[in-house]
Amino acid sequence: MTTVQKIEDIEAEMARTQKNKATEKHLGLLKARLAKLRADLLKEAAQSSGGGGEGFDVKKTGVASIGFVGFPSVGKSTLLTKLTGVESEIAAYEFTTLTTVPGFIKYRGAKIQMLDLPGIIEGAKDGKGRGKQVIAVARSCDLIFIVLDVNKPLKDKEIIERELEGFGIRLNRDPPDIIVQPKESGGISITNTVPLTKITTDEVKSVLQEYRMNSCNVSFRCDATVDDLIDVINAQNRRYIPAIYVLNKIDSISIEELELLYRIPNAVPISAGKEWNLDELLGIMWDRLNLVRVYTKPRGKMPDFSDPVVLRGQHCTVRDFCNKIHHTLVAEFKTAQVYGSSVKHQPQYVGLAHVLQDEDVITILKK
Ligand SMILES: Nc1nc2c(ncn2[C@@H]2O[C@H](COP(=O)(O)OP(=O)(O)OP(=O)(O)O)[C@@H](O)[C@H]2O)c(=O)[nH]1
Ligand SMILES: [K+]
Ligand SMILES: [Mg+2]
Repeated sequence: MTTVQKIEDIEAEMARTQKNKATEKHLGLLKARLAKLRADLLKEAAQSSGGGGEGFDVKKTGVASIGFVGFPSVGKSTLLTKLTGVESEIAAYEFTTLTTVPGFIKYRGAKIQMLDLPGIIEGAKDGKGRGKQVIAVARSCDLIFIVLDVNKPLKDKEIIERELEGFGIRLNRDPPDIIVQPKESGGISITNTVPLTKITTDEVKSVLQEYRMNSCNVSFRCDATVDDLIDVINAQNRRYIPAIYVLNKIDSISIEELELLYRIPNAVPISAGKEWNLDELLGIMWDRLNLVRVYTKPRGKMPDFSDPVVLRGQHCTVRDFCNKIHHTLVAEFKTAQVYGSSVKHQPQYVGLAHVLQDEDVITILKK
């Protein structure tokens, strides 16, 4: 049996099994098995996209990469072409784009890569079509644009979400606050800091047994589900990625319909074809990328505002800044003079651990 067939079998069994006290343990076990099979599929996808000319991987450039994911003909290539100027083939027929087409934009001083991807179809997560290679590229991105055609049913949004979920991508979410600590012996002990309303002790145990984790401490700090627990156990192949729903082709709907679209969270209605609302899309893109621009100021001179050093929001200490400039700079570092919103006094002298904010100005003083 192939991995895909095994997945289908388990999904069928889950669909047949009614959820109640007697079956919840077994369902937990099935979910864990499903997660394992999906992990296998992911490995297969990674292997098949390595070499053989089949891979969709492109070299990452710039400070962040955004992948365009969606069904065929929703307008991904049109959007890439309008935003980056790179000509990615556009046509009314499906599967026009057959491989990854990279482009980039310079936005607020930061070079951001955009990847136009082939359209995916439902069932990609279970091995249908070339969707798994496409989603493998999306997994490596810092932000995903889920492109949807507003003339198509809104259900498409859920289908795409499910496909990405099936490949271990978690959209617009943080990792669940659960700590699983394996130990040598002593069985399973479970503690929780909040009441658990969605998972039972039996379910926790059956999932852990499926992963042969017979001795461990599990500490729940959120009202977690079985799926959350499985995510934490599989943390090494889960990717938590922000996503924006790009609702394209609003030139073909009425104002009343457009109003409804504004209620969808994390969504931006646009017309790629007519270049409507692309500014709002880029503004939201910028917020979600969480980038920090730092301007360098040579001693006694004006700062260089044209060419910021761009850091990631989670890694933006003075140390991160130094490492980005040159690998020996930390060793030579004496102090840094900083202007901007990260400091109270203008300027202020700070050390390597200081956290920088967007648009700070910095001068490094060496020993
Ligand atoms: N009305 C309208 N049509 C659009 C818009 N954007 C794209 N289209 C049309 O939609 C069709 C598909 O556009 P593409 O950019 O090729 O779509 P794609 O998502 O890249 O398609 P695949 O590569 O096949 O997956 C083309 O006929 C475009 O002209 C838009 O904003 N409004
Ligand atoms: K197309
Ligand atoms: Mg295309």
